[in-house]
Amino acid sequence: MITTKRNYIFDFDSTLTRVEALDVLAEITLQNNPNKEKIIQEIIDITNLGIDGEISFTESLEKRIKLLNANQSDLANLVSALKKQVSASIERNKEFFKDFADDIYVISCGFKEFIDPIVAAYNIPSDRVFANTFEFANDGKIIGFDANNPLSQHNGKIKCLKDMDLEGEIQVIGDGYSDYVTRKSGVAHKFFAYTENISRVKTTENADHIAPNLDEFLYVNKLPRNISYPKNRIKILLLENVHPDAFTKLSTDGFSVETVSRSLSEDELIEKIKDVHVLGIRSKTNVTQKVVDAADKLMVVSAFCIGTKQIDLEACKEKGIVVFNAPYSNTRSVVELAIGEIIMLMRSVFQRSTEIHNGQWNKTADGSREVRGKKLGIVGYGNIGKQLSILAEGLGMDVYYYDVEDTLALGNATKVSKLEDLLAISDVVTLHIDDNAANKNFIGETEISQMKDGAYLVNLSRGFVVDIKALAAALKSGKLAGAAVDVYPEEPAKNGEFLTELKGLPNVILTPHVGGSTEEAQRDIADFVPSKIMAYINSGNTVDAVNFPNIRLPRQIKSHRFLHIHKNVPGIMAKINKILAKYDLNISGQYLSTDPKVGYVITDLDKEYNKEVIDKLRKVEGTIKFRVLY
Ligand SMILES: NC(=O)C1=CN([C@@H]2O[C@H](COP(=O)(O)OP(=O)(O)OC[C@H]3O[C@@H](n4cnc5c(N)ncnc54)[C@H](O)[C@@H]3O)[C@@H](O)[C@H]2O)C=CC1
Ligand SMILES: O=C(O)CCC(=O)C(=O)O
Repeated sequence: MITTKRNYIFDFDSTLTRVEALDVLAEITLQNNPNKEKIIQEIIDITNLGIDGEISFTESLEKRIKLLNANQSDLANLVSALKKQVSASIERNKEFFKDFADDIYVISCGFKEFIDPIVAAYNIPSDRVFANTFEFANDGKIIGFDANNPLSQHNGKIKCLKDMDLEGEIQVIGDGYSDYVTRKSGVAHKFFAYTENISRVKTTENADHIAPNLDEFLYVNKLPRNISYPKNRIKILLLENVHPDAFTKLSTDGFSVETVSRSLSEDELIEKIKDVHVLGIRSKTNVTQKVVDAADKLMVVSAFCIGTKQIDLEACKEKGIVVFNAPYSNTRSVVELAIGEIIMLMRSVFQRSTEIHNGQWNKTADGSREVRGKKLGIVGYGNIGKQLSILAEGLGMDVYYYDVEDTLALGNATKVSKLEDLLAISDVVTLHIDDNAANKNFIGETEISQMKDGAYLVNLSRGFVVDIKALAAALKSGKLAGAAVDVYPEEPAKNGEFLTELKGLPNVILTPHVGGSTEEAQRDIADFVPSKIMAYINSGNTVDAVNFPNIRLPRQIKSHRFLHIHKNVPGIMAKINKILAKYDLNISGQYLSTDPKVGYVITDLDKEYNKEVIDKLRKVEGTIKFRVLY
């Protein structure tokens, strides 16, 4: 097999470093100048005009050097500032610069005085750096540049590359005009638009390939890299108006994130899910068996809420898809709304308010009562139920609760062992049971008839838990004095028209499933859930997964990590370990967690091993998913 020699030509400013060096120099030289901001903006504008090819490069350089008013003595400060500004993915792939030193050059329209010391740390010696040089006055002032250097002229990189007369393929990696014209002119064979620090439309339009970081460049070229898979290749789809912090957090970590403000229907999701690695939803998107069947790349489904009923957890598990949720982030928000609604209902506040809106003054104490001393019946004494119990007691209510599980009573709350007993004594019944299907029509005609006459019902759990027809009838007949409902058997996918049988009934508070919709809760969810996603994708941790064996892994230090998800069938671990033994791997740790259906085994090993083992592990019968992390 004949392998062509490749030459990798790196631009410096905004590619190897995150910044334009002359902009940084301006910050240094102009720090005490009262017109600093104005001059810096002028320099940035001139730089951009040059990069985009709007003015000649020589002209841009002359103008900037004049405005800079710099001295040789400023260069040491510039170099130490630039050392801290090396692009993140360049820094993490230092080994590439060492291992491929013979193939790497820097060609820059910047200056060797600051480029040489930065790239020396990346194994690139001065004779492989092609750049301009400054001209100094006797007092050290920078007064110009070497006008004979082709790199001080328009299209200088083309000339420079021609003069170098390199053998083999030439790949140019850069962020601006001077880089992509090398490809256009034919002197370079491939141009990679490097967008880690800045993405310019003209540059990306003229690229053979867009590289959001060096990982992508190395991946495309099948070169060794410090990260197993470029994160920009991992697609995350966030539906249902998930808080923007989630987008920021995940895209800052390097993932490609798309957001859609509404939920998607099953058909829409089936179409969209094909390329998606991580799906983020709230309560309105159903991840059905059919969706899972179509989701060949899907690794994670994350519910940016508490409930996970909308997700086929078993189907996900059987396909090796890990599901996370946010079990506590909106708990307090639901509790505060419940408390507020209980008070509003018992004071008929919405009725009084509606009357005034309709131009009617109706000052009355009839049917208006304090909550103090009243009996609150909490059904479902979980996270929300317990927190509500504490706050309600603080308001002076007598708290009773009913739960199928034997849970500890907080404060002075009293456990009631039969639902009908709780219904019979409560002035207000509030529902906080979970979203499992068995809870359908949990409160129907019979249960309502067991409630006290004139009691109130609050439902902030799930719509299907209450038989809406029976509730409407009880409100109309006066059996119940009022209700607060946040959740409905059928909820629309997006904001717009919505009709319910409860519409127009007096003393009924209707809200559009906003129990958990507070800024605090959504922000907290947007922090919590992405952390779980990142912990799984970046290191394999499944702590807090709702459908998967939970495993907390130690940090992966200078090792490769094999993550093997398989059907939990007899003998499979023996097969995996037989292969690991056959390839004589230097294993530093192995972690296993199983449930009746799947097993999840993680093996940490020394970086040097026969890569054939990967294929062998992938082919073990019963393997669901396998990946390597480093
Ligand atoms: N309206 C909204 O925006 C929000 C609604 N929710 C709903 O609130 C529900 C409760 O949330 P958490 O307290 O965090 O859940 P949780 O899982 O901590 O508590 C649920 C409790 O209900 C109990 N339970 C389940 N079925 C029962 C039954 N038939 N009879 C008696 N007890 C039963 C369980 O044993 C558990 O203790 C969620 O599942 C979700 O459906 C949650 C957050 C926001
Ligand atoms: O606000 C949401 O997205 C749904 C809230 C909810 O019902 C939940 O967290 O289970």
